[in-house]
Amino acid sequence: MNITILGAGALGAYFGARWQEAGAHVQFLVRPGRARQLRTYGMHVVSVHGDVTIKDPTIVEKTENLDETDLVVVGVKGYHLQGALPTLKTLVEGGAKVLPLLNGIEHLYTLQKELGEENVLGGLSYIIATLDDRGHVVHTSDLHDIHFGPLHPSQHDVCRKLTEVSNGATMRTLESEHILTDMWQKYMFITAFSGITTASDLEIGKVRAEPSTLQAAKKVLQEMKQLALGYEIPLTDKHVAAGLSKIDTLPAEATSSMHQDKRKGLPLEVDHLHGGALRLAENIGISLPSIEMIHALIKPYERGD
Ligand SMILES: NC(=O)C1=CN([C@@H]2O[C@H](COP(=O)(O)OP(=O)(O)OC[C@H]3O[C@@H](n4cnc5c(N)ncnc54)[C@H](OP(=O)(O)O)[C@@H]3O)[C@@H](O)[C@H]2O)C=CC1
Ligand SMILES: CC(C)(CO)C(=O)C(=O)O
Repeated sequence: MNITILGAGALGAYFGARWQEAGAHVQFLVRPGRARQLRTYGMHVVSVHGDVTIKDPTIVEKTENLDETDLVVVGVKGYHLQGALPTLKTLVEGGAKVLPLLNGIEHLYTLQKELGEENVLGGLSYIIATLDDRGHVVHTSDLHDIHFGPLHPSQHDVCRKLTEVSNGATMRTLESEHILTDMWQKYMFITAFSGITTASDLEIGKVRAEPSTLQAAKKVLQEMKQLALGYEIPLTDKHVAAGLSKIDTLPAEATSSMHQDKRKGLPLEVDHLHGGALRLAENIGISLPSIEMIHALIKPYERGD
């Protein structure tokens, strides 16, 4: 299977390296800065599941230099999605399907509108990975999961191929027949988890220790359920309870990637996650007061230092 990784950052480089290790033909489509970094320091993953170095990674800077692509895996941040659309359009015109792994949901509707519903699969990832100062992936938890699935009948074949190549790779994959609901469930969780840890500047253990702060996280989960229902996505109180149980059981020192980005002074995906929820709510005439408050508290840090 020919896979192109668009956005070879922490998440994209991790999974791209794992697929290549398992024998897939992987091309990393990158911008000049990341290309220089990869050529200087190499593509290396340090992981609790075993390190891997890709000896001669295929680094491509121009779409016209890519070999044929079956699947483009999108691993850019939400705030870079617009900039990636022209490249994605070209790849789709060449016959590729697109698997976005971003956190959030608004990108899915954007991609479907811009690229055609038949071309965009559903996907999400659970992983804790970051890049070090040489651009090597540092993967620090047991999680390295991708859930993906068809959102159009024409996508079953590419899903089957992805399952085949992933079965031999060092990662966990789940092909889901209800991927849209799964994406919303993760969206519900990440909006609460990233929102509460970033807005309070606290790791999850300290959030749990203060009942009123924990209650705010619960309200975000409930508002996300209300939003999902407004879009006919069947999230229930069980999903809210599952989100709370995750918040209850994460190690005390655990925090979200958004909170880590804030600590490092990096740009934040707050417009994509919380802002996206507010826009979706406005479209259907509902209000989400807790999410609005969390959004307002994080927004000043959006651009980083
Ligand atoms: N990291 C994690 O543990 C997890 C991340 N996620 C989600 O995955 C997504 C990606 O996160 P993460 O990997 O951490 O982000 P990173 O910032 O590490 O990587 C994003 C990469 O996208 C590249 N990029 C941006 N625009 C383009 C473009 N037009 N063409 C090519 N490359 C481009 C950036 O390159 P450049 O250097 O040129 O800016 C960067 O290397 C986010 O939505 C995040 O929420 C989900 C679960 C966990
Ligand atoms: C919750 C987690 C770590 C799982 O992938 C995540 O997506 C994030 O913090 O951005």
